[in-house]
Amino acid sequence: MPKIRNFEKSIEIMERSRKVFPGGVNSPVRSFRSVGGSPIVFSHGMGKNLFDVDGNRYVDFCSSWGPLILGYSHPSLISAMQEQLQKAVTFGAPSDLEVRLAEKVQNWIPGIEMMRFVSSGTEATMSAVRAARAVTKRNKFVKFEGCYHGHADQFLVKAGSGLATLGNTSSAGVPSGTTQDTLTAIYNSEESIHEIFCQYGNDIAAVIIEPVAANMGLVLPKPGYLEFLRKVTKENGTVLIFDEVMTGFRLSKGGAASYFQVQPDLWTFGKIIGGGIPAAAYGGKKEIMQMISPLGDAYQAGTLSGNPLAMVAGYATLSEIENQNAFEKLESLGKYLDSLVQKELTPFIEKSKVCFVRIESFFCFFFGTNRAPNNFDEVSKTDMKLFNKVYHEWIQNGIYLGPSGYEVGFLSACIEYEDLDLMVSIVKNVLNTED
Ligand SMILES: Cc1ncc(COP(=O)(O)O)c(C=O)c1O
Ligand SMILES: NCC(=O)CCC(=O)O
Repeated sequence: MPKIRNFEKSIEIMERSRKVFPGGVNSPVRSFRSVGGSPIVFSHGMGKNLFDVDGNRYVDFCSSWGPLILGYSHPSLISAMQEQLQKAVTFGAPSDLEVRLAEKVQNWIPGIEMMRFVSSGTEATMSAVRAARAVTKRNKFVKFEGCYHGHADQFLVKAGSGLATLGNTSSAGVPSGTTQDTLTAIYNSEESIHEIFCQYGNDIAAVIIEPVAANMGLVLPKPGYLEFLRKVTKENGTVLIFDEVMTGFRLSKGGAASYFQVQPDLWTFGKIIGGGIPAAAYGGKKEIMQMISPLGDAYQAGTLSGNPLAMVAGYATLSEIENQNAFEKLESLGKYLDSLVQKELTPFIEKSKVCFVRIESFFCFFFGTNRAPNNFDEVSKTDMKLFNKVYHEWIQNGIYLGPSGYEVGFLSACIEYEDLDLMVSIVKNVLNTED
């Protein structure tokens, strides 16, 4: 495949960017450290397409890391936001817009008896653990190796996403005191949970999990694993938190809880809930949410929480998902992608060169294996060098995904079948040249 793309302007902007931002970026996963090369600087998006400052076009499978389930610049989002822009972008006071969106969330996920809006997934998970600690009067909590719950100090232990990419699963600048109550379990391991609960059961306030792990590539929960966690947490008076920042409003209308029919005590949401404008939320059982200030003593606040622009973008996104029956379209794209992989990549799967994992509109190619990884350790043994090679061929041929083998691909409702043909054909070509 000839390399014909010109990235001159992207490179020039990144040179300036490196002088003002650490690593030239405002979030480490954007830095291309993992795949090598220089980040692409984008100018605009339209539907399924992204355009960079050099005029290159890409079909977008990054979805801004999840929020853009309808693709870029959906007309109903634009008109809802334009109308709101004329009225107010922030009040710092209650508005009907936040009540309307919360009621819609409750309608989709009835277990959310009470909730609160915040501005990022990080705030949502941090606040959910605080609520769990307040209601149980316990300090410790369990997270899973390779799961990412944002960048609050207490979560930066064996985390996924950019921490996995950069080869350090924990962070400098985090005092040991703030992580001494963080216990880490192995994803999909019952034994590891048993061990932790044997030792600390009475002290564990919460177990927080990505019910589908999408920050170490894509790792699915083993059948029965979430049910197992539900049982253990119930027996120990521990709050079960599903971090649905990724899976919320994407895995199904009711997210992962409804998809797997396992009800946590608390949920966290982000990404889709704000339609691409910063918003996130946490919520669940009333008895726990009543611990939050001003009803209870657990303090949690935010100047821009329930931001009107984000509230209308979130509402328009959820409404449009319903209007265009987006889940049906996404499932049909997903099934087509499965069949393509089967048709085009079977010889390579048989030779353990590649493994494809998909659930609804999340997908991931792992290289150097034909077994879907069950945990972080298994993911880190896959061939990330080969991923990087495929990644750059995707870029050269106009396919954009998050720049790391530890991230996932997202289907949006405006992707077309031919885009999937192109993506898989590039994987096949690279594997052929490796053969
Ligand atoms: C599962 C999960 N939880 C929490 C977060 C943190 O969200 P944010 O980046 O909005 O702080 C992310 C996002 O990366 C995530 O994937
Ligand atoms: N999977 C990783 C993310 O979604 C986070 C994006 C970011 O931190 O920029």
